[in-house]
Amino acid sequence: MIVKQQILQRLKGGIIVSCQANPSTPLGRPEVLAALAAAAEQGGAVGIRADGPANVAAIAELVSVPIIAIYKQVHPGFEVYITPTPQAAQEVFACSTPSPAIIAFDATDRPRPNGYTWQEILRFIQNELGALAMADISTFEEGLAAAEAGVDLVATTLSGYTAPTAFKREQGGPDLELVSQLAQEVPCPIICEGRIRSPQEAYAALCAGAWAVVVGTAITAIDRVTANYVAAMKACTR
Ligand SMILES: CC(=O)N[C@H](C=O)[C@@H](O)[C@H](O)[C@H](O)COP(=O)(O)O
Repeated sequence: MIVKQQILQRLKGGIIVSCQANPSTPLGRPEVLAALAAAAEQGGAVGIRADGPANVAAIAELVSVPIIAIYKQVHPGFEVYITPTPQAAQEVFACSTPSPAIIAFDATDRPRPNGYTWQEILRFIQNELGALAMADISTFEEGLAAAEAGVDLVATTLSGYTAPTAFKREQGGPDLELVSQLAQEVPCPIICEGRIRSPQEAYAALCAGAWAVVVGTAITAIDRVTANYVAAMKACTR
């Protein structure tokens, strides 16, 4: 319990940098992602979010801030891909010494492989692994249900990435409304994750009630950030 509070306090008010990249791209190699994570830590990041055993292991070698580990896996016929089974949680937890402090998982109410429920994955993370569990959710109702089930953190990661919330992605920007609603009604820390593109938006997320923010693309995706510049500059006809 003391350890849990210590970890949560380390994250409070800070930026967690999500260091992820598709393995088919130049950044998608463990040593590259580990370098990005170390640079983020030097810049003041209070945590790193990372995907998959190889990347988490490489990052754990170079950083000392808490790692939020996930394991993205595509199971044909299922939409859930963020740590979709207890085995995925086990594998990404066991890949480094020390093990990641926090495991994040999809806590939306959608079917999972082998009939697993998110509640089973939650209990596995907390009781079998002894890690903190972060629920990636897309709606207020999912956040409330996750908090009632006893998750340690609720993150807005999937707002905009499920069919009923897809319109939020088109609106652009982080889902500050969801952050604010959850922060008022839910007793556990709320993490604003997804589509934060500037320091000003990260500040707004904290003001809306976020315990901490997660920023990925805007900091680490050099390829996509560059492409955004290129696209914007094409509009100049001079
Ligand atoms: C929806 C989904 O799969 N999100 C993933 C979760 O780990 C990552 O691809 C995102 O990069 C991360 O959530 C951070 O968000 P942004 O890159 O917008 O700052």
